[in-house]
Amino acid sequence: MPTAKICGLTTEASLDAAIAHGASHVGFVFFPRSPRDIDPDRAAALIARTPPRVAKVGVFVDPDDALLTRAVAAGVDTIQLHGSETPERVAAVRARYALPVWRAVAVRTREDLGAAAKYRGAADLILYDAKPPRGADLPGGLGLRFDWRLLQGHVHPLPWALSGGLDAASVGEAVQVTGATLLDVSSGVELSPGVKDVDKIAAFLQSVARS
Ligand SMILES: O=C(O)c1ccccc1NCC(=O)[C@H](O)[C@H](O)COP(=O)(O)O
Repeated sequence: MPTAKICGLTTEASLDAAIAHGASHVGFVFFPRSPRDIDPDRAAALIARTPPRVAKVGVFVDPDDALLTRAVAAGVDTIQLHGSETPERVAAVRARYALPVWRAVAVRTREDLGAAAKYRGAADLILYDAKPPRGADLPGGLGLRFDWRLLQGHVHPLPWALSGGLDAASVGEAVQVTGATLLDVSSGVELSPGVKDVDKIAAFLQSVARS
């Protein structure tokens, strides 16, 4: 059965809904420009109420080690790098913190998928996400999807997950088209950027469970 990461959580209510409805992963965004940005101290309080079975993913954009260290001290147990981190930087983060590291790969065309192979031996998982439009303020969490058919026949160099514009209505088709076993969502379970909705979280996780 597919599993899901609910990303960009900032409140107890939304975190509790994700846990209660079966999320395998919860995500905390440490990026000041994001409407979902969370301080490591606040994240620590949310992580403290998250059971061990649920992975706590910290999402970062070209972070320095000071921020990573604070987030790991807060309880982040998986590091998602969503900026322009090179394979060398990804490998260094993985070695330094001895935690699983995910690398986001931005996809618009089939050629974009080629970037994933560069992270073999450096990352633990590739997160395919939609490529943001030129000049976008954020590299992720934009509610945009890419053509899922691009993943058909793609030889995945690493374990992988799918994100970008998913919601309760579309996630079943996304699983059917791509065969994804881990689905990541942010905007699709929100009322507005950064404002999560517990009913949308429940509906998304129910759709994933049915897929
Ligand atoms: O969500 C953000 O604000 C964000 C900011 C900077 C880098 C990454 C960010 N999100 C990363 C995620 O893992 C999102 O869940 C993923 O991009 C999908 O988002 P959405 O299309 O909104 O479901």
